[in-house]
Amino acid sequence: MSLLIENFSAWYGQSQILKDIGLEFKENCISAIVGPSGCGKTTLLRSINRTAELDKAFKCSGQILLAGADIYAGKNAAGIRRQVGLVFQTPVALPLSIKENVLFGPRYYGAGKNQLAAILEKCLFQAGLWDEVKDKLDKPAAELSGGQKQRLAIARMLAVEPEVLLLDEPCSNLDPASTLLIEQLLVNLSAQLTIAIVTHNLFQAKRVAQETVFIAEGQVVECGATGDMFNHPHREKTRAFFSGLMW
Ligand SMILES: Nc1ncnc2c1ncn2[C@@H]1O[C@H](COP(=O)(O)OP(=O)(O)OP(=O)(O)O)[C@@H](O)[C@H]1O
Repeated sequence: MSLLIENFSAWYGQSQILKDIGLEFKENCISAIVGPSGCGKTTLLRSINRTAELDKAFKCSGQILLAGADIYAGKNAAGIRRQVGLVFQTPVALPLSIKENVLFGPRYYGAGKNQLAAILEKCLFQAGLWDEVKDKLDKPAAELSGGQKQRLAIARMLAVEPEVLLLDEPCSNLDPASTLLIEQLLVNLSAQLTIAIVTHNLFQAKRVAQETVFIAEGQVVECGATGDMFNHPHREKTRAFFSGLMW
């Protein structure tokens, strides 16, 4: 399901954070979002899954269209959060067993008891974690490593069958081996999902993303195919950012 952002602006109180954003995250594609610290990347992700509005000072204008329907048109923010999963920088494991972390969402949304075992295995398998945890499903998730917890967080998202997966610097606290596992996982998942990943690691953007968007000071400076962006950036600001000369 593709995601189209049109003339989207966002504010926290009087501060405008996002300015007239226009972007498309294509179906079955990984899009990388890069840009200097504080440029609004996280605010953009949180706007797309309607968690930004949990802060009462947040307001926005413009449109974010998921399969053609404006996600802000209806009141159903909870439904949007289910359709658009968000994985955070710091792996978050609920204070529950590995199994109950994955089944938390399906139980909440009323999955039948006879479906739970299949959901558990499928999602842990898709998240590349099944072989590592299948013999300790009832152990506390807190006992997993950081990389395993991040894959568990992805399994938890997958368990509610999202259309879009957003990831906010998901590997910034992980070692290179865990990072590569997550990257491979995202490439596999992109066959069934629309994925956008915020990363400060430009090599990561090159490795996983077909499309890259460069944001600075709340505005899209440039976006396009990742190879073109890195090899032939059109804008001076983009060149400066990629060469490390600016910010
Ligand atoms: N809840 C909030 N209330 C007020 N201002 C906020 C809030 N969240 C973020 N901001 C401000 O919005 C701006 C953009 O922050 P955001 O976290 O979106 O940037 P970012 O590009 O993700 O940064 P980083 O790369 O450092 O994570 C910053 O100036 C930040 O201080």
